[in-house]
Amino acid sequence: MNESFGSRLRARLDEYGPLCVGIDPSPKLLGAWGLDDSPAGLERFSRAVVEAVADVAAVVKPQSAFFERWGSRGIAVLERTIADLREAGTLVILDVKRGDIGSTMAAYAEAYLDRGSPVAADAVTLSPYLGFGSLEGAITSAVANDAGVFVLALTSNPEAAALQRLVADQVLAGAAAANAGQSPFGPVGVVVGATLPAIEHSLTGLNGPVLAPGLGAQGASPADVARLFASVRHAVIPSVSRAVLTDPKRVRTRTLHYRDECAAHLDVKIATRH
Ligand SMILES: O=c1ccn([C@@H]2O[C@H](COP(=O)(O)O)[C@@H](O)[C@H]2O)c(=O)[nH]1
Repeated sequence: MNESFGSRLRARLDEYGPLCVGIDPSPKLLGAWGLDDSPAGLERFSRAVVEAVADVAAVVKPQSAFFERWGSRGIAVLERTIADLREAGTLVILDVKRGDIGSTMAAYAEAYLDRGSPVAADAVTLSPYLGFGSLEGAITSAVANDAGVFVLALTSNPEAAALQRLVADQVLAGAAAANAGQSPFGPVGVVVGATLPAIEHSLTGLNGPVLAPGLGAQGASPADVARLFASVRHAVIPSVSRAVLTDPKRVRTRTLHYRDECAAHLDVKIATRH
C-alpha cells in the first residue's frame, strides 16, 4: 500500500522544516531575472527555482495562474516543473483554487489529483464557495490517489475577511470531519493567511495541515506565523513566494533564511543538515 499524503507530508516537514516555497513566474519577477516573459523564460525561471530549493524546502507551490497565462505552452512548462519537483522528492501543492458543482469537480479532480494525469500534484488548493459538500468527490479522489487538498478558509488578502469569516467555521468543521481519526494528518488541509491580525476560529480540532501564505511580500514575518499558529505549530506550513524569488542569486539563501527563522519561532526541529 502507498503512503498517505498525511504521512508523506509529516515526514517531509520533520526532515526539511515547515516552509513552502512558491513558484510564481510573474512578468515582474521574470524581468528582474533578465528573462523574457515567454514560455522559455518561465521554463528557465522554474527550473532554477526547483534546483535552488528542492532539497531544502519541504513543499513547493507552483501558482498555476502564472503558467496558464501562456496557454498550452505555459501548461507544458507547469507539467515539467511538477515532474522535476516530484522526481526530486519534493511535495508539490498546485495552487489552482478550483471549486465547482460536483460533476465538474470530478473533472478537476481527474486533472489535478489522479496520479495518471500530467498535471497531477501531491495536493491542490480548492475553493469551498459552492458549498463544502461540493468538494466531496475531490476529497475522495485525493484519498484514492494518496494526495491531499487545501481548502480556502481565511485567506491572506484583506478584502476576503468580511465574507470568509461568515463561513470559516463551516469550512473548518468540514475539513475536521473529513480528517477524523486519521494519523498523522488527514488529507484535508486549510488555507489560513499568515497576514491575519488574529485567528478567531479554532484550528485545534482540524487534524490536518494549515497552509499559511502571506510571509514576506504581503507583510507577515516568522514571528507572526508563530504567534498566529501556536496551537497548530507542528501542522502549519508558512508559504513564501516573492520574498525568496526576487534575486536569482539568493533564492536558496533566502529560502534557508525563512525556513530556519520559521522553524526557530515555531520551535520545531529540522532533521536535514542543509
Ligand atoms: O490566501 C492566500 C492563498 C494563496 N495565496 C497565493 O500564495 C502566493 C503568495 O505570494 P507572495 O509573493 O508570497 O505574496 C501567491 O501565489 C498567491 O496567489 C495567497 O497569497 N494567499
